[in-house]
Amino acid sequence: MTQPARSTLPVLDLSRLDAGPQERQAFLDDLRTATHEVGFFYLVGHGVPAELTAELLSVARRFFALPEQDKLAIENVNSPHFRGYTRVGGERTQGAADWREQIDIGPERPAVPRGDGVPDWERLEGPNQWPDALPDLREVVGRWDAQLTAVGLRLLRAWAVSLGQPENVFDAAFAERPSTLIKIVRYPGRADEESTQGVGAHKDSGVLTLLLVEPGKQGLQVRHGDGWIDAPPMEGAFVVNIGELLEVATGGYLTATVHRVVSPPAGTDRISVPFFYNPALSARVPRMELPPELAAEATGITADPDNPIFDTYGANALKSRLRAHPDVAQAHHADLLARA
Ligand SMILES: O=C(O)CCC(=O)C(=O)O
Ligand SMILES: [Fe+2]
Repeated sequence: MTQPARSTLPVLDLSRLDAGPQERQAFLDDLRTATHEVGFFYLVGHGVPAELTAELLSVARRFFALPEQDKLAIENVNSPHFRGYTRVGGERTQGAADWREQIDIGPERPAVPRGDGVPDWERLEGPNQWPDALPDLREVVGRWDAQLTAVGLRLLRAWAVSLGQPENVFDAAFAERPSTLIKIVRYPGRADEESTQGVGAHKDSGVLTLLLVEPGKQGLQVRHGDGWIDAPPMEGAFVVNIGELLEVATGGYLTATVHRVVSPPAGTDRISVPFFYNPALSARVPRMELPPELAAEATGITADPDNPIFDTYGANALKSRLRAHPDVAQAHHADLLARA
């Protein structure tokens, strides 16, 4: 069914989940509808303290203000696990350079030795690189991770119920060893005559993304129908979207929506912190048996031969990391590139 075009993202209030049976049901219905029709929404009422958000944005600003040598000391080409700092232009989407610098942070775990029978995606496990010059970063990110993991799990349980599934259907894949990726990103400003690709148009490859954007900073655009919806930050809200694996799990009923970031104007910049909440690398995303009335509206998955979607999360994640960071791929995973 064609929906009327909208010009803004829907707003959902997570606190309604705990506001009695009627409010709870209304939230679940709104969640399902928003993720079916748009695939993106603002989330308020999530309970993450505003002070922590401010601390995170402050430590992010301090990180990017470090002398270049301190940032390059933790460059991601040092890490087979795709962790650490990427300089401006060092990451690619659809083959073109993204105009952003960032630090990638994943679960702090030991590296897994390579060997026969060890899946390639285990190469993504390993330690982070933290800047010696800014010890606060690790501490604040640790608290952020704990808070957002809790929000992510609540949302996944809500989706499960809203789709007629047992509430805990995602728990086994997520609760024990999630493969969360936190990116702290800075988009430098650019003059109009240059390319405007902050990050190129893409779908997120995992399950769920909770995005924090610095107040007042435009640039995020979300595909809707034939056009783009501007998604400026809303005070106290996360921008939430789902990734390809949740689309696959629901046979296309929930939508992983294309989005991009347009570079900010010259002389300004923009910081954002996407939190990609993903299951254990070995997790297979379940194919849900949807209730008939929902299944009737599931559009199915359009197979893209250039972008195969694997149903094991780790395979999907490794694919997108190798593409996004060709220099890390060359330095540490040339054997995989030769095989591809
Ligand atoms: O920085 C943003 O606002 C969005 C970034 C994004 O879409 C991504 O890193 O996948
Ligand atoms: Fe994204």
